[in-house]
Amino acid sequence: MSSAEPLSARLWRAGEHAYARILQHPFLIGLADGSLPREQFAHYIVQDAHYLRAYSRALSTLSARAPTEDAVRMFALHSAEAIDVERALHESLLGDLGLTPADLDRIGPGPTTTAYMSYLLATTASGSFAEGVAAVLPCYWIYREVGRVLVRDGSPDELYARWIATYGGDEFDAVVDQALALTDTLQVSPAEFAACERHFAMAARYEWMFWDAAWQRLQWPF
Ligand SMILES: Cc1ncc(CO)c(N)n1
Repeated sequence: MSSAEPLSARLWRAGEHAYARILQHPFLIGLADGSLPREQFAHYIVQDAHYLRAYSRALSTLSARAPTEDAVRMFALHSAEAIDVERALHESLLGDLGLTPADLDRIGPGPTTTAYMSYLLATTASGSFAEGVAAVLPCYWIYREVGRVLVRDGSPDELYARWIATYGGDEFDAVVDQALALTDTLQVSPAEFAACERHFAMAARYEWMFWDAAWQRLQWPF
């Protein structure tokens, strides 16, 4: 482990396995080739709307706790952008899927969404600032990498292609670069690095579980 290596690169290794598994997941294969059933995609979009609301709050928490003005500003902007994405993307996609905002509230967050949201909110509130950053980083980074792969392959389905364009585009790319650059300014002790690694791996695994929950249309037992 070289200390000259950027923190983000050292963290990426903790999520590499989850990332490889995500690329092989039938949900993403189906998104890319257009074979994904609408019911699964609708499940994903509903759950992701709930997720993004919590994610935005987690980023606001990091903004409030950030050690520099640049970091306060960056997380505040990204928090607002998460709300904008939730509104723009989900309102249009939800409409096309025949769902209303009332359906969204009625369905509510499922088991995996609740676990992932709770984890991000707890870690950004109660961990060190670096730990909080490590927990949210896979959300940025894995989506960009997934977006890039999907944009390269394209999707024959217009709805799926629209979703892919959000995360495979230049705008999201720049947002992720900002988050990675901020990560690489953080100084962490070996003990704090170990905690950051665990958070990165945990969030990366939740990312896989999030796709899988949509694929299975996972529900609460009662
Ligand atoms: C579950 C999940 N993770 C990350 C992103 C990207 O912000 C998203 N929209 N949803």
